[in-house]
Amino acid sequence: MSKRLSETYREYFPIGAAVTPVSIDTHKELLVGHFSSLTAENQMKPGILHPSEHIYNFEQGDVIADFALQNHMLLRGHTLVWHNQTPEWFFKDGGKAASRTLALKRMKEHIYTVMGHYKGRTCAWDVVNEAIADQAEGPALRQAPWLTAVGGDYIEHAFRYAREADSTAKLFYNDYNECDPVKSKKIYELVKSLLERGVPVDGIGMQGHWNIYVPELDKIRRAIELYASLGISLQITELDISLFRFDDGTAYEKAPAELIELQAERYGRIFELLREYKALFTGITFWGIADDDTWLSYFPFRDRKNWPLLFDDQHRQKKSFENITNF
Ligand SMILES: Oc1ccccc1CN[C@@H]1C=C[C@@H](O)[C@H](O)[C@H]1O
Repeated sequence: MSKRLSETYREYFPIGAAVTPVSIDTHKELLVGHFSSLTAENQMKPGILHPSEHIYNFEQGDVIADFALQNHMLLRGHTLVWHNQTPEWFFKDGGKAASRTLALKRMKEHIYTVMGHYKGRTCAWDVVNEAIADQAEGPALRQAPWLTAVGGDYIEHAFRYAREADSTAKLFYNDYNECDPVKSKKIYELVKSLLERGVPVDGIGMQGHWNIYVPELDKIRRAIELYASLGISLQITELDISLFRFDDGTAYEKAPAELIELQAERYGRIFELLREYKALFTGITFWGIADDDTWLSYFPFRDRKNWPLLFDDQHRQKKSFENITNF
Protein backbone atom coordinates (compact mmCIF):
# COMPACT_ATOMS: atom_id res chain seq x y z
CA MET A 1 0.00 0.00 0.00
CA SER A 2 1.54 3.33 -1.02
CA LYS A 3 1.91 5.99 1.64
CA ARG A 4 -1.05 8.19 2.45
CA LEU A 5 -0.04 11.84 2.72
CA SER A 6 -2.36 12.81 5.58
CA GLU A 7 -1.49 9.62 7.51
CA THR A 8 2.23 10.34 7.12
CA TYR A 9 1.62 13.83 8.55
CA ARG A 10 -0.87 12.78 11.23
CA GLU A 11 1.59 13.77 13.99
CA TYR A 12 2.48 17.03 12.25
CA PHE A 13 -0.50 18.92 10.77
CA PRO A 14 -3.60 18.32 8.63
CA ILE A 15 -2.89 18.26 4.89
CA GLY A 16 -5.53 19.95 2.76
CA ALA A 17 -6.43 20.75 -0.83
CA ALA A 18 -8.45 23.42 -2.60
CA VAL A 19 -11.37 21.80 -4.43
CA THR A 20 -14.38 22.54 -6.62
CA PRO A 21 -17.70 20.67 -6.98
CA VAL A 22 -16.14 19.06 -10.08
CA SER A 23 -12.77 18.09 -8.62
CA ILE A 24 -14.29 16.38 -5.56
CA ASP A 25 -15.65 13.95 -8.15
CA THR A 26 -12.85 13.79 -10.73
CA HIS A 27 -10.11 13.63 -8.06
CA LYS A 28 -12.07 11.77 -5.36
CA GLU A 29 -9.59 8.89 -5.04
CA LEU A 30 -6.66 11.23 -4.40
CA LEU A 31 -8.69 13.41 -2.02
CA VAL A 32 -10.01 10.60 0.14
CA GLY A 33 -6.67 8.79 0.03
CA HIS A 34 -4.32 11.63 0.85
CA PHE A 35 -6.06 14.73 2.26
CA SER A 36 -7.80 15.52 5.56
CA SER A 37 -8.90 19.14 4.96
CA LEU A 38 -10.68 20.99 2.17
CA THR A 39 -10.93 24.60 1.03
CA ALA A 40 -13.44 25.71 -1.62
CA GLU A 41 -11.29 27.23 -4.36
CA ASN A 42 -14.03 29.72 -5.35
CA GLN A 43 -17.41 28.54 -4.05
CA MET A 44 -17.29 30.30 -0.66
CA LYS A 45 -16.16 33.67 -1.98
CA PRO A 46 -18.59 36.61 -2.00
CA GLY A 47 -18.91 36.56 -5.80
CA ILE A 48 -20.53 33.12 -5.79
CA LEU A 49 -22.16 33.09 -2.34
CA HIS A 50 -23.74 36.56 -2.40
CA PRO A 51 -24.21 37.82 -5.97
CA SER A 52 -26.73 40.49 -5.01
CA GLU A 53 -27.84 42.05 -1.74
CA HIS A 54 -30.79 39.75 -1.04
CA ILE A 55 -29.58 36.61 -2.84
CA TYR A 56 -27.33 33.91 -1.31
CA ASN A 57 -26.21 30.88 -3.32
CA PHE A 58 -24.96 28.21 -0.93
CA GLU A 59 -25.54 25.24 -3.24
CA GLN A 60 -21.97 24.92 -4.59
CA GLY A 61 -20.34 25.56 -1.23
CA ASP A 62 -22.69 23.03 0.36
CA VAL A 63 -21.58 20.31 -2.08
CA ILE A 64 -18.02 20.79 -0.84
CA ALA A 65 -19.05 21.09 2.82
CA ASP A 66 -21.14 17.91 2.54
CA PHE A 67 -18.23 16.04 0.95
CA ALA A 68 -15.93 17.13 3.78
CA LEU A 69 -18.49 16.00 6.39
CA GLN A 70 -19.11 12.64 4.68
CA ASN A 71 -15.37 11.99 4.47
CA HIS A 72 -14.49 13.24 7.98
CA MET A 73 -12.39 16.09 6.63
CA LEU A 74 -11.82 19.56 8.05
CA LEU A 75 -13.18 22.51 6.08
CA ARG A 76 -11.46 25.92 5.79
CA GLY A 77 -13.68 28.85 4.81
CA HIS A 78 -12.19 31.06 2.07
CA THR A 79 -12.82 34.06 2.05
CA LEU A 80 -15.07 36.75 3.52
CA VAL A 81 -13.48 40.19 2.90
CA TRP A 82 -11.28 40.59 -0.18
CA HIS A 83 -10.67 43.08 -3.00
CA ASN A 84 -11.29 40.38 -5.65
CA GLN A 85 -14.31 38.24 -6.59
CA THR A 86 -16.57 40.55 -4.56
CA PRO A 87 -19.62 42.04 -6.35
CA GLU A 88 -19.81 45.79 -6.81
CA TRP A 89 -23.25 46.01 -5.17
CA PHE A 90 -21.57 45.85 -1.73
CA PHE A 91 -20.17 49.32 -2.37
CA LYS A 92 -23.02 51.05 -4.21
CA ASP A 93 -26.13 52.87 -3.04
CA GLY A 94 -28.26 53.73 -6.05
CA GLY A 95 -26.11 55.83 -8.34
CA LYS A 96 -23.60 56.80 -5.68
CA ALA A 97 -21.03 55.17 -3.43
CA ALA A 98 -22.36 53.40 -0.34
CA SER A 99 -21.71 55.23 2.92
CA ARG A 100 -19.37 53.80 5.55
CA THR A 101 -22.40 52.89 7.67
CA LEU A 102 -24.11 51.05 4.80
CA ALA A 103 -20.90 49.25 3.76
CA LEU A 104 -20.30 48.07 7.34
CA LYS A 105 -23.92 46.94 7.62
CA ARG A 106 -23.50 44.85 4.47
CA MET A 107 -20.15 43.45 5.61
CA LYS A 108 -21.67 42.43 8.95
CA GLU A 109 -24.69 40.86 7.29
CA HIS A 110 -22.51 38.93 4.83
CA ILE A 111 -20.20 37.61 7.53
CA TYR A 112 -23.03 36.73 9.94
CA THR A 113 -25.04 34.94 7.23
CA VAL A 114 -22.16 33.02 5.63
CA MET A 115 -20.42 32.01 8.87
CA GLY A 116 -23.80 31.23 10.40
CA HIS A 117 -24.61 28.93 7.48
CA TYR A 118 -21.36 26.96 7.85
CA LYS A 119 -21.05 27.21 11.64
CA GLY A 120 -19.95 23.92 13.18
CA ARG A 121 -18.62 22.68 9.83
CA THR A 122 -15.73 25.13 9.29
CA CYS A 123 -12.64 24.90 11.51
CA ALA A 124 -11.16 28.17 10.18
CA TRP A 125 -11.96 31.16 7.98
CA ASP A 126 -9.74 33.44 5.93
CA VAL A 127 -11.63 36.45 7.26
CA VAL A 128 -9.57 39.03 5.33
CA ASN A 129 -7.53 38.13 2.24
CA GLU A 130 -4.63 40.17 0.75
CA ALA A 131 -5.17 43.55 2.44
CA ILE A 132 -1.47 44.49 2.32
CA ALA A 133 -0.04 46.33 -0.69
CA ASP A 134 2.76 44.66 -2.67
CA GLN A 135 4.55 47.96 -3.33
CA ALA A 136 7.44 48.56 -0.93
CA GLU A 137 6.76 52.32 -0.94
CA GLY A 138 3.47 54.00 -0.10
CA PRO A 139 0.60 53.02 2.21
CA ALA A 140 0.71 49.61 3.92
CA LEU A 141 -2.85 48.75 2.87
CA ARG A 142 -3.57 48.06 -0.79
CA GLN A 143 -6.20 50.17 -2.48
CA ALA A 144 -9.41 48.09 -2.17
CA PRO A 145 -13.19 48.68 -2.36
CA TRP A 146 -13.61 47.88 1.35
CA LEU A 147 -10.86 50.38 2.22
CA THR A 148 -12.51 53.07 0.09
CA ALA A 149 -16.00 52.40 1.47
CA VAL A 150 -15.21 51.85 5.15
CA GLY A 151 -11.73 53.19 5.83
CA GLY A 152 -8.61 51.61 7.35
CA ASP A 153 -10.55 49.94 10.18
CA TYR A 154 -12.44 47.63 7.77
CA ILE A 155 -10.10 44.79 8.74
CA GLU A 156 -10.78 45.19 12.46
CA HIS A 157 -14.54 45.23 11.85
CA ALA A 158 -14.32 42.08 9.70
CA PHE A 159 -12.58 40.11 12.44
CA ARG A 160 -14.89 41.37 15.20
CA TYR A 161 -17.99 40.47 13.14
CA ALA A 162 -16.47 37.05 12.39
CA ARG A 163 -15.87 36.26 16.05
CA GLU A 164 -19.42 37.34 16.89
CA ALA A 165 -20.78 35.17 14.07
CA ASP A 166 -18.92 31.96 14.98
CA SER A 167 -16.88 31.74 18.19
CA THR A 168 -15.69 28.22 17.28
CA ALA A 169 -13.86 28.93 14.00
CA LYS A 170 -10.21 30.04 13.96
CA LEU A 171 -9.93 33.44 12.28
CA PHE A 172 -7.05 34.00 9.83
CA TYR A 173 -5.50 36.91 8.04
CA ASN A 174 -4.36 35.43 4.67
CA ASP A 175 -1.87 36.85 2.15
CA TYR A 176 0.60 36.03 -0.66
CA ASN A 177 4.24 37.08 -1.17
CA GLU A 178 4.17 36.59 2.57
CA CYS A 179 7.91 35.73 2.78
CA ASP A 180 9.09 38.89 1.05
CA PRO A 181 11.11 40.75 3.74
CA VAL A 182 9.31 44.09 3.16
CA LYS A 183 5.78 42.71 2.78
CA SER A 184 6.16 40.27 5.69
CA LYS A 185 7.05 43.20 7.96
CA LYS A 186 3.88 45.01 6.87
CA ILE A 187 1.76 41.89 7.46
CA TYR A 188 3.40 41.51 10.87
CA GLU A 189 2.75 45.16 11.79
CA LEU A 190 -0.89 44.91 10.68
CA VAL A 191 -1.62 41.78 12.72
CA LYS A 192 0.39 43.09 15.71
CA SER A 193 -1.67 46.29 15.72
CA LEU A 194 -4.91 44.28 15.50
CA LEU A 195 -3.89 42.04 18.40
CA GLU A 196 -2.83 45.05 20.49
CA ARG A 197 -6.34 46.46 20.01
CA GLY A 198 -7.90 43.19 21.16
CA VAL A 199 -9.05 42.27 17.65
CA PRO A 200 -9.66 38.48 17.55
CA VAL A 201 -7.06 37.20 15.04
CA ASP A 202 -6.15 33.54 15.66
CA GLY A 203 -3.64 33.02 12.88
CA ILE A 204 -1.81 34.11 9.77
CA GLY A 205 -2.38 32.26 6.50
CA MET A 206 0.84 32.17 4.47
CA GLN A 207 -0.57 31.40 1.02
CA GLY A 208 2.62 29.72 -0.20
CA HIS A 209 2.30 30.40 -3.92
CA TRP A 210 6.01 29.70 -4.40
CA ASN A 211 8.17 28.43 -7.27
CA ILE A 212 11.21 26.23 -7.73
CA TYR A 213 13.52 29.27 -7.32
CA VAL A 214 11.99 31.60 -4.68
CA PRO A 215 11.37 32.36 -1.89
CA GLU A 216 14.67 31.04 -0.59
CA LEU A 217 14.43 28.76 2.45
CA ASP A 218 15.95 31.36 4.77
CA LYS A 219 13.27 33.86 3.73
CA ILE A 220 10.55 31.30 4.49
CA ARG A 221 12.20 30.57 7.84
CA ARG A 222 12.46 34.28 8.73
CA ALA A 223 8.80 34.87 7.85
CA ILE A 224 7.69 31.88 9.95
CA GLU A 225 9.71 33.13 12.91
CA LEU A 226 8.45 36.70 12.50
CA TYR A 227 4.77 35.72 12.37
CA ALA A 228 5.18 33.14 15.15
CA SER A 229 6.58 35.87 17.43
CA LEU A 230 3.02 37.23 17.59
CA GLY A 231 1.98 34.11 19.49
CA ILE A 232 -0.68 33.07 16.97
CA SER A 233 -0.94 29.94 14.82
CA LEU A 234 0.27 29.65 11.25
CA GLN A 235 -1.04 27.80 8.22
CA ILE A 236 0.22 27.42 4.68
CA THR A 237 -3.14 27.95 2.99
CA GLU A 238 -2.57 27.79 -0.80
CA LEU A 239 0.66 25.89 -1.44
CA ASP A 240 1.87 25.25 -4.96
CA ILE A 241 5.40 25.28 -6.38
CA SER A 242 5.37 26.64 -9.91
CA LEU A 243 7.99 25.53 -12.44
CA PHE A 244 8.33 29.21 -13.48
CA ARG A 245 9.30 32.48 -11.88
CA PHE A 246 6.17 34.66 -11.49
CA ASP A 247 6.60 36.81 -14.63
CA ASP A 248 8.35 34.16 -16.79
CA GLY A 249 6.10 33.41 -19.74
CA THR A 250 8.06 30.35 -20.90
CA ALA A 251 5.79 27.54 -22.03
CA TYR A 252 6.36 23.80 -22.47
CA GLU A 253 4.21 21.01 -23.89
CA LYS A 254 5.54 18.60 -21.28
CA ALA A 255 7.16 19.33 -17.93
CA PRO A 256 10.95 19.34 -18.43
CA ALA A 257 12.48 16.49 -16.41
CA GLU A 258 15.16 18.74 -14.93
CA LEU A 259 12.54 21.18 -13.59
CA ILE A 260 10.51 18.34 -12.10
CA GLU A 261 13.70 17.19 -10.39
CA LEU A 262 14.33 20.71 -9.05
CA GLN A 263 10.73 20.86 -7.85
CA ALA A 264 11.08 17.56 -5.98
CA GLU A 265 14.22 18.83 -4.26
CA ARG A 266 12.39 22.06 -3.36
CA TYR A 267 9.33 20.29 -1.95
CA GLY A 268 11.61 18.06 0.10
CA ARG A 269 13.48 20.99 1.63
CA ILE A 270 10.32 23.00 2.28
CA PHE A 271 8.56 20.16 4.07
CA GLU A 272 11.72 19.49 6.09
CA LEU A 273 11.39 23.11 7.28
CA LEU A 274 7.65 22.86 7.93
CA ARG A 275 8.15 19.69 9.98
CA GLU A 276 10.78 21.53 12.02
CA TYR A 277 8.12 24.13 12.88
CA LYS A 278 5.26 21.65 13.32
CA ALA A 279 4.37 23.16 16.70
CA LEU A 280 3.46 26.42 14.97
CA PHE A 281 1.45 25.06 12.03
CA THR A 282 -2.19 23.96 12.28
CA GLY A 283 -2.55 23.08 8.60
CA ILE A 284 -0.86 22.88 5.23
CA THR A 285 -3.22 23.19 2.26
CA PHE A 286 -2.30 22.77 -1.40
CA TRP A 287 -4.04 25.01 -3.92
CA GLY A 288 -5.32 22.14 -6.02
CA ILE A 289 -5.02 18.36 -6.01
CA ALA A 290 -3.05 17.29 -9.11
CA ASP A 291 -1.33 19.00 -12.05
CA ASP A 292 -4.44 18.63 -14.25
CA ASP A 293 -6.28 20.79 -11.69
CA THR A 294 -4.24 23.93 -11.05
CA TRP A 295 -5.10 27.62 -11.37
CA LEU A 296 -1.46 28.20 -12.38
CA SER A 297 -2.21 26.85 -15.87
CA TYR A 298 -4.32 30.01 -16.26
CA PHE A 299 -2.49 32.58 -14.07
CA PRO A 300 -0.51 34.73 -14.57
CA PHE A 301 -0.59 33.56 -18.21
CA ARG A 302 -3.79 32.24 -19.79
CA ASP A 303 -3.47 28.62 -21.04
CA ARG A 304 0.20 28.22 -20.12
CA LYS A 305 0.49 24.73 -18.66
CA ASN A 306 2.06 24.41 -15.22
CA TRP A 307 2.85 21.39 -13.03
CA PRO A 308 2.99 22.75 -9.43
CA LEU A 309 1.53 19.94 -7.30
CA LEU A 310 2.41 16.49 -5.91
CA PHE A 311 0.43 14.40 -8.38
CA ASP A 312 0.86 14.55 -12.17
CA ASP A 313 -1.76 14.99 -14.90
CA GLN A 314 -2.58 11.30 -14.67
CA HIS A 315 -2.90 11.52 -10.84
CA ARG A 316 0.35 9.56 -10.34
CA GLN A 317 2.65 10.36 -7.41
CA LYS A 318 5.57 12.58 -8.52
CA LYS A 319 9.08 12.58 -7.09
CA SER A 320 7.90 15.56 -4.99
CA PHE A 321 5.38 13.30 -3.26
CA GLU A 322 8.11 10.75 -2.49
CA ASN A 323 10.46 13.44 -1.18
CA ILE A 324 7.94 14.76 1.35
CA THR A 325 6.71 11.35 2.53
CA ASN A 326 10.04 9.50 2.86
CA PHE A 327 11.69 11.09 5.89
O1 LIG B 1 -0.39 34.48 -5.98
C1 LIG B 1 -1.04 35.62 -6.30
C2 LIG B 1 -0.45 36.58 -7.13
C3 LIG B 1 -1.16 37.70 -7.46
C4 LIG B 1 -2.43 37.88 -6.98
C5 LIG B 1 -3.01 36.93 -6.16
C6 LIG B 1 -2.32 35.80 -5.81
C7 LIG B 1 -2.90 34.72 -4.96
N1 LIG B 1 -4.29 34.86 -4.66
C8 LIG B 1 -4.95 33.60 -4.39
C9 LIG B 1 -4.92 32.79 -5.63
C10 LIG B 1 -5.98 32.23 -6.17
C11 LIG B 1 -7.34 32.48 -5.63
O2 LIG B 1 -8.23 31.41 -5.95
C12 LIG B 1 -7.26 32.66 -4.12
O3 LIG B 1 -8.56 32.91 -3.59
C13 LIG B 1 -6.34 33.82 -3.78
O4 LIG B 1 -6.25 33.92 -2.36
